[in-house]
Amino acid sequence: MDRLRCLFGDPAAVPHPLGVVRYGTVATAPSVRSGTPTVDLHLVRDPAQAVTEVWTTDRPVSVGSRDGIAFGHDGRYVFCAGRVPAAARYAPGVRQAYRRAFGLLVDLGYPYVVRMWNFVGRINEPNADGLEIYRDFCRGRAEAFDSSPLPRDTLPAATGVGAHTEGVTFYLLARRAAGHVAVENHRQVPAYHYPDRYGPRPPSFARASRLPDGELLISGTASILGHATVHPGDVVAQCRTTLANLATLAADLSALQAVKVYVRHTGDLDAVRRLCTEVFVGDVAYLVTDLCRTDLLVEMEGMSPRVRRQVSVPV
Ligand SMILES: C=C(O[C@@H]1C=C(C(=O)O)C=C[C@H]1O)C(=O)O
Repeated sequence: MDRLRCLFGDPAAVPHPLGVVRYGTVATAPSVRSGTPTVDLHLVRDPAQAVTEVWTTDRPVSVGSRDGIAFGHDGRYVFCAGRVPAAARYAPGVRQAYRRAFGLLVDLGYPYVVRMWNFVGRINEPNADGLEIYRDFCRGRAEAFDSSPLPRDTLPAATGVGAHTEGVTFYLLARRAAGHVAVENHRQVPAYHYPDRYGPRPPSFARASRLPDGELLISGTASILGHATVHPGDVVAQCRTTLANLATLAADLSALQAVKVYVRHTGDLDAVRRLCTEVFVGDVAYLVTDLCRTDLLVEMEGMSPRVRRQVSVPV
């Protein structure tokens, strides 16, 4: 079995972890720890809610670090994690860090990026020029893709949310072989076509990546229809729209794995949990953090397993 898997739990129980992300009450720079690329993200207010995410394909992993980027690779997939320190303006640092990561992917021979996560401190606050830090981040990321050394221009699925520490921390998954497909959602304008009222450069991501093995890696998804936020101020309605958006991508929401739900306000956690429990069956991580638009209250992501082809048997 060498499919990409994600689980929430103890990395020591996984024979060959590719990368480990600890969502807790502290942040650390990415590094190789106990033989595994590891990063700590500060996205949890209550230590009881801490979650450790482990990526693996069950194949032996080689690890290393270069230019502040920690990586693990197993012949099919690479996991990389990097960090951009706190700055007055983020575009230059993000552009440079992404370019370094892309250069590393080329050198290691894993040029097909399928999924990226970005955690942006002070995401809704202005930078030194008054530009919202998320928009500043998007500019740097778009510039990195403009001059990307990667072989084709399909954008990865992604997440871009806040964190309780300054600076930007990111991690990604990339493949050695071609064959994944970027998927869009007909209910939503592709993010890379958002109009410029949302910032000088649109967000560079696809709504999902379909892996050649059949799994679907779904981007952070929120209460957006077309390009507009719907139901500002109403977390329950935002949850329902978000679930409907997810349902257009994944055939069966109850089968989603590695579900993460990002909630802006601690006070909304109970209501969000109640709705999510009706839908999701597997483990769900609830993280409290700001989101990429000030009017978004909740966001969800997950991985849809391979759907077995239906075979109809004549009776
Ligand atoms: C919620 C949205 O965007 C968020 C921001 C992303 C990014 O900038 O990488 C990716 C997915 C979401 O976390 C959206 O635009 O629909």
